[in-house]
Amino acid sequence: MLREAAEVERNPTWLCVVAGLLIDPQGRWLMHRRPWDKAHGGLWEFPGGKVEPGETPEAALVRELGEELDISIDPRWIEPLAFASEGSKAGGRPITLLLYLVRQWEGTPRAVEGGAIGWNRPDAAAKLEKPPLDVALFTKARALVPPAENAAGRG
Ligand SMILES: Nc1nc2c([nH]c(=O)n2[C@@H]2O[C@H](COP(=O)(O)OP(=O)(O)OP(=O)(O)O)[C@@H](O)[C@H]2O)c(=O)[nH]1
Repeated sequence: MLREAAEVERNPTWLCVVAGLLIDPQGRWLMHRRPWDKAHGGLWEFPGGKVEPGETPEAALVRELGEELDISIDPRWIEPLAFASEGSKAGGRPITLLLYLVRQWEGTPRAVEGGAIGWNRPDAAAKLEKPPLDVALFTKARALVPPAENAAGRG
């Protein structure tokens, strides 16, 4: 049993990715366009990235949003919202994507790793081309965001 656990730790069977949903005071959602030279290049995703070994998902999200958007986040400002999972693909580990609602941040988000960012009302953000995993997740997020923070709640 112990040997099996150690083997899984050395050779994980799935990849944990964390991402954040940032909503501005106008009820617009931030989406990040992946750099063209990366997997899913040019597609619009929730900003985030892979959880590193030894890191908690929350710490990974704070780190990734700092690296990708140049913003600071206190872990108390994030809250789990939804997740999505894809089955195994040939040649790669399946991904489970954990999406957090980011209630607050310090700094002005900007794309610092060669991608781009866009602030859109959810109706417009829904039309952006996304990685397959994000399509259902986006719909789920729209249903789960508390009305006071959603565009509809802000008029
Ligand atoms: N950040 C993010 N990644 C997503 C989303 N949806 C989705 O399928 N992915 C996939 O999850 C993986 C995340 O990798 P990443 O490249 O963003 O992570 P990272 O910053 O740690 O990357 P690196 O170490 O390769 O530079 C990619 O294969 C990406 O295409 C999403 O909404 N946000």
